[in-house]
Formats: sequence, C-alpha cells, structure tokens
Amino acid sequence: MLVEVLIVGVVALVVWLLFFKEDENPLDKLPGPPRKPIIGNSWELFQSPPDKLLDVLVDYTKKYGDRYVFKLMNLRVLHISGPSDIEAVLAHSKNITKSAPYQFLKDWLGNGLLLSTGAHWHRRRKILTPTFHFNILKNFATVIEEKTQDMVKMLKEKKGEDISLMPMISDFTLFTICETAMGTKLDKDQSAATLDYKNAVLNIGMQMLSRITRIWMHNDVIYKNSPRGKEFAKTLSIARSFADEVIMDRKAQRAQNQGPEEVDSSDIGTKRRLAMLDLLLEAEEKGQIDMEGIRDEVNTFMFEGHDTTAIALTFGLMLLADHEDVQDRICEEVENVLNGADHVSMSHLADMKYLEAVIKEILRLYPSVPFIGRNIDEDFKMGDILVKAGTTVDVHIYELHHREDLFPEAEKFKPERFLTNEIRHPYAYVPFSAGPRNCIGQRFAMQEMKTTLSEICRNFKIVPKEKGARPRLLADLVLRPVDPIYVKFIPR
Ligand code: HEM
Repeated sequence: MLVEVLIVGVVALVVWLLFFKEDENPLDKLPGPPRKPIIGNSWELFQSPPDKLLDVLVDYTKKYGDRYVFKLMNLRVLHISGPSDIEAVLAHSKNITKSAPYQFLKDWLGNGLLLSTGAHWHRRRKILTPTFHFNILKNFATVIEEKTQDMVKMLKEKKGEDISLMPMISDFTLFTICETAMGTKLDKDQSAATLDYKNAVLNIGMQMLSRITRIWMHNDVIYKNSPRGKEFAKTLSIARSFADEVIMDRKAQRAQNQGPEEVDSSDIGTKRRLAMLDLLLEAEEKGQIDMEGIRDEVNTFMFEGHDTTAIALTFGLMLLADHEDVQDRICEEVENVLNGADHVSMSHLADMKYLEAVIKEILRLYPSVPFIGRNIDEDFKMGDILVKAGTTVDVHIYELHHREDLFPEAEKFKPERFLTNEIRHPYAYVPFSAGPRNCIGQRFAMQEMKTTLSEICRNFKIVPKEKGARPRLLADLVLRPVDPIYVKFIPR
C-alpha cells in the first residue's frame, strides 16, 4: 500500500514538474483575477455561465484594465483591449495561428480559411482573394439588389406589423451568400433546410461556448465520447450536409454547362455572375485543392458570409429605428446620389458617405465578431512587455470599440464621428480585424449592408416596438442579441 502511495506521489510530482511548474514569465507582472494553485483561473471559467461570458470579460476589463492575464492550468491567456497592444498582435506577420477554442470548430470548418495557418493558409488565401475582386463584386450587385427588392416587397405586404429582425435578415443574407459566392439559388421550398441550417449554426455557437467553460472538455477524446460531444456531432452533420447540397447543386449546374461567365464591366442589370465556388471547382480541376478542401471553404464562407452580416444589419435596424433623424438623412443622401437611376451601382454605393459612417458606427457599437484569439508561435514585444511563444492572446474588439478615451460618449450612436477625422489611433477601430488575417469578405459585407440599408430607408420609416429597448448580448462565435428585436416598417 505504502509503495503504491509513493508511486502515485512520484508520478504526480513528475506530472506537476513537467506540465504545471511555474516558469518565469513577464506576463505574471500583469493584473488578473487571483489564481488557485495548479488550476489557476479554471474554476472561475467553469463558474461563468456560457451565456454570461461576455459580461464576465467586460467586468474583468473594468476591474483589471486593458491588459490582464487569466491562467488555465499552465496556459497564460492575455486579454487586451488597448489599440497599441492590439496593433502589436494583429499586425504581426508570423503570429497568425488561431487560439485553441477555434479548433473546436475543426470538424465543421476543417482547414478552411478561418481556422488554418502557416503555408496552407497562405496558399488558400491566394486562391480565394480574387473572389472578392472589384469586378466580381460588381457582378454580385445585381443579385444583392434583387434579394433586397424581394425583402422590400415582402415588408410592404406586412403593412407595418411588428417584425422580428434576426430570422428575416439571416434568411436574406443566407440566400444572398448562396446566390453570389456559391452561385446557387435556394428555392422557397428549401426553407425548412435553411431553417435547420441556421438553427444548427446557432447551436454550434452555444455548444462551443459550453465546451470553452469546461476545461476537461477541451480534450478531444473526452469530449467526443461525452453526451455533449455526441450532440455536437449531430449538429455539425446538419450544417455540413446543407453545404454539401450547395456544392452538389453547383456541380450539377456546371455539368449542364451553366458554369461561370466572363466578367464584363458593363453588365450591371443583367444576370451574369461568377461564383467563388466556381473558382474552387476550377482549382480542383487543376489539382490545386481537393473536394475536402472545397467543403471546408464552403462551410467557412457560408457561415462567415451570412451570420456576421445578418447580425450587423439586425443591430443596425434596431439603432436606426430609434434615430429617425439618421434614417431621414440616409434617405436624403440616397435620393441625391441615385438621382432617378433605376439600379444601384457600385459607384452610387461609393458616393453614400453618410450611410458608410452609419454602418461603421453600427459595427463600432455592435462588432459582429467581438473577440479574436491568437496562439503565439513566436516571442514578440507588446510595448514594454515580452509575450512568449505558447501564450494565448484574446483581442477584445468589443471593449476596444467602447473605450471613452477613443470614442467620447462611447455608448451613444453618433455616425458623425466617422465623418470628422475623430478616430484617434489606426487600431482603435477594427471590426473586420486588421493585418494579414483581416476579413477577406469585408468589401462584400459593406456592399451588401449599404444596398440593404439604403433601399430599406428609401422605402420605409423604421419604428421601434419599444423605444430605447436593448437586448441582452451573448458572445459565442459572434455577438448575438439574446432577446428578439422587433421593429415596424412603415411604407414612406
Ligand atoms: C459585418 C460583416 C463582417 C464582419 C464584422 C466580419 C469580421 C471578421 C473578423 C473580425 C475576422 C477575423 C476573425 C479572426 O481572426 O478570428 C474575419 C475573418 C474572416 N471573414 Fe469576415 N466579417 C464579416 C463578413 C464576412 C463576409 C460577408 C465574408 C464572406 C463572404 C467573410 C469571410 C471571412 C473569412 C473567410 C475570414 C477568415 C479570413 C482569414 O483568416 O484569412 N466575412 N471577419
């Protein structure tokens, strides 16, 4: 018995020395919640209800400032919300690896652009960058306008009743990304499948959050064999099969010679389109990517390309409903820019400067991606402090955008701040991230949001169900309203 106790003791000591021994680290000078021996702050993390994680992190920033450290066993997680620190992380050319929780999405998004790193990521980014070339976005304009007109028509038929924004808007953005980037038209009779897909994306976010807060579930073997892990696998298979359908559909169309058409700068108003998926299928024919790779990218772009924009438009319409003066000013600008034209062209959108400032302010207050996580591969200096390889860094975009020193009256909706050079640091405002791993779809997103909001403001007065009401917020993969947001669309 004594021998057994001794053996267990020695094994525990070796494990402790190998994995948990405190090493010298400059980050230990930084503040943070008090740590327990060995487990660090894992207990606090476990105690935070997943849907309150955003509140907990915002509270920590208030308490410990814009640099604090959280320790999970022997892993240091550095949380930052100051612009210079954020610049040091995001602008770094080598530290481009995403943090561990992103890997929880691996069975869904695989080695797609969001999750991959190193040479693989560089190669994919090179293949995919032309997808968002100006001439291609120009071709997408027709589809986005068509989809917006369908939404305007549907809203007119509702005759001013209360509309729950998120379900309507996410249908719109999902149909739009499928028809533009994927070149696949979703029929109305696919609405059950789209609903299943949207619900699956929502559940993936919640299931991921609940995994983050349970540190023992970070281990793949334990998680995959647990009831939660099995439930997660079911959810993933719904999301993946929807994307598979989209790929099969496009392949079938290409087999019938309905492939991509030449890009032509004079084709606004016609139905020409060149899909991202076509580009990938062509790359497959040239042996640059395999089917698994295509699936990963389609899943990545379907998720990133619909959910983020839907969230921004939902919060945006909520803010506009409370600010009639802003709606009127958008409406006046749109009428002036269009000057009687039938179609909204890219140059019209470029001239809508006030609307652009409004969208920027929406994304400041409600950045669709509230946090970014990096795993540090190479030591680097963050101002006066050395951040060692092996550290995890959490960039808090949400808190950055709400800093009073950078955005006076930060809680107020003031689009004018983006018209008058008020931004005080190049990294004070990063809704699309920045540096090498910035958002590849940001111009597409701006185009879609500008088209939608300009058409809505031109056709309707947006009225809140309850003035000043704000939903509770939740941060999973994206920033979500917990409570439904209702507004009325009263025809002008
Ligand atoms: C309002 C809309 C959007 C916002 C606020 C947004 C924000 C972001 C942010 C912050 C990142 C960096 C994420 C990270 O490092 O973890 C990102 C990456 C990405 N976004 Fe967006 N995004 C938006 C729309 C879109 C759209 C419409 C698409 C596709 C059509 C898209 C595709 C991507 C992809 C593929 C990445 C990964 C890029 C890489 O790592 O190379 N996003 N986005």
